[in-house]
Amino acid sequence: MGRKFVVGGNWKMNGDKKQVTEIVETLKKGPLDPNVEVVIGVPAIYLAYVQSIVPGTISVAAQNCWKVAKGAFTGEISPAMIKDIGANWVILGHSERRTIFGEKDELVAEKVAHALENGLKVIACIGETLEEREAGKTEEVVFRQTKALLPAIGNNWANVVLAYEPVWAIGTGKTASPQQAQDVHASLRNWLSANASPDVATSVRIQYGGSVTGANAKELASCPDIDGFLVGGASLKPEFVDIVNATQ
Ligand SMILES: O=C[C@H](O)COP(=O)(O)O
Repeated sequence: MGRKFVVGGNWKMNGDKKQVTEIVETLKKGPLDPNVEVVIGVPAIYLAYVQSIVPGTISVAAQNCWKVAKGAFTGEISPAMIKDIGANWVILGHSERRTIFGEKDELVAEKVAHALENGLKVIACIGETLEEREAGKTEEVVFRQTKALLPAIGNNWANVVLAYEPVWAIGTGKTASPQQAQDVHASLRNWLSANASPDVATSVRIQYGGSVTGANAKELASCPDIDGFLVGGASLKPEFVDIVNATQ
């Protein structure tokens, strides 16, 4: 079976109640390609509200969570809480979490393991910095980040989407060229075939993220190993509809 295209909108720390309502209204009008899975990554404080107003065809994701169910972890939310308000997804290991909040591969893996154990689906983010790319270390970095996830994911790959997001392309307007993105996605699939299993390599969906817009989405979507997008800035705008529909 082919890989279902999956588009995530990562709102990051943006929006207020009025704006998130408007975004949902825009998505409801769409029309959104029914063959595409759509997941919106909502700030924690609006998760329950957005979950209560989205149609069943759109899934809601938290942008982060902690690695245990409950306890003295001021400011954190758990997968159990995310599930409790009806959301089913979490974005983990985003480069902003890794760089600004110092999350290392091991912590990301612990979070992924706990989220999966508690029935959440995970968008797991990986990607190299500009310095790493220029030093020829792109593959080394994304393989290292993915390797850390292997024991955390175990045989739960059906509930994981990988998001390849080169850090130099995030919020910068510098999109990876379709060839650059395709090359990394294809290498990742080869690596997964050898290090996870050929079945995982064939079936796992790999999103591209980094300055995706309504204007560049179609060309990126035409690459054989790009199975969707994780969209930041443009997910707050009506053009997100065009991005969702990029394979039409
Ligand atoms: O999670 C989304 C990525 O960080 C991409 O953000 P961007 O589309 O604003 O470049």
